[in-house]
Amino acid sequence: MDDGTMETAALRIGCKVNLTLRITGVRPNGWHELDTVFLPLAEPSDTLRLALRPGGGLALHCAEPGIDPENNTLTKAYRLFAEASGFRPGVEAVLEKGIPHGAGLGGGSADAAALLGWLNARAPEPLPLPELVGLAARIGADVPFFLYNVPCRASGIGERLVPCPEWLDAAGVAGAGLVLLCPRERVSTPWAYAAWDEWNRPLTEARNGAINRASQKPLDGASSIHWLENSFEPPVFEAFPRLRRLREQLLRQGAFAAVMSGSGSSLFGLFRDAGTAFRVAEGFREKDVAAYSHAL
Ligand SMILES: C[C@](O)(CO)[C@H](O)COP(=O)(O)OP(=O)(O)OC[C@H]1O[C@@H](n2ccc(N)nc2=O)[C@H](O)[C@@H]1O
Ligand SMILES: Nc1ncnc2c1ncn2[C@@H]1O[C@H](COP(=O)(O)OP(=O)(O)OP(=O)(O)O)[C@@H](O)[C@H]1O
Repeated sequence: MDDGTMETAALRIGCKVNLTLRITGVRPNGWHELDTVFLPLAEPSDTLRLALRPGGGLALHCAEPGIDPENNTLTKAYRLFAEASGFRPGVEAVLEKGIPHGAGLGGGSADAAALLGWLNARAPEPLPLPELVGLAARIGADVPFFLYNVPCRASGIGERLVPCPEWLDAAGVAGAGLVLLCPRERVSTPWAYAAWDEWNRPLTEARNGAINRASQKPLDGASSIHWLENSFEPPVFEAFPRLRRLREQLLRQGAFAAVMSGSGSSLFGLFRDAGTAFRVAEGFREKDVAAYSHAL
């Protein structure tokens, strides 16, 4: 802009669910290997208002309790990007949270990826995607996914991503409806991984607790070893029994599959179509649970 006004933007930042999540191993440093399918969802969402200003550095305003405006995923994203690219614009930012944290929805990660993308689009010498993905992985395991923000199969600690737009068809859920439940419970990701370690269950569907009809359908034609499941359910459901009950409610209301997302606490149910999902979400009456419906 050459009229002296500085550019402003309002980014609507969606979240993710892990449609399936299997912990396949533990690295010597204690981090866990995953085989998971990420699905982006438009709601719930955060809003990040950004304005370029003279000078340099990120000035972030965020009223959300539990987020330190001086030390969070956005300040880390800005710092790492500036170190890697040398681009240090003055940025005024206001973060309005709509994605609950500790919900398994990748809220903090999505914000970081959105800022990385916005900075990269304005940098004199944008970083190539592989380098941006490397920066993202240093902010958090879920951040790389949000740089793609399309259905992806992920392995490694979540940084080895393969976009899989055909997956919904292959898994027989294209055209289905998804009901997302966000209870007030908050589950810490580090705690959930430590609980899984303690639980140390062998990875079998029969003992994963995610038995549902969809689990009879292999996720992709290539292999039938990957089922709709979440390895975190047994330890997290034991600590948060209401989450198990919510999953059972979804199945009773007609979901052909119901699974927790990420390390929890949110859960989702798959229904035969968006109209059914909308009606179930609208009719969901449970204290302290927000319900959202999506068309797949
Ligand atoms: C559970 C998932 O959300 C599934 O998508 C992710 O694996 C977690 O991603 P995230 O919330 O961004 O997690 P991070 O903030 O990167 O890591 C939090 C902590 O979780 C543990 N962690 C995380 C990812 C991973 N693959 N193995 C781990 O053991 C580590 O102790 C790490 O210090
Ligand atoms: N931009 C942010 N949004 C939300 N939380 C943030 C943010 N930056 C730092 N945090 C801190 O990170 C913690 C975890 O946030 P959040 O649960 O959203 O992480 P996530 O890994 O992105 O999502 P989840 O682990 O629930 O899938 C929060 O409790 C908060 O203290």
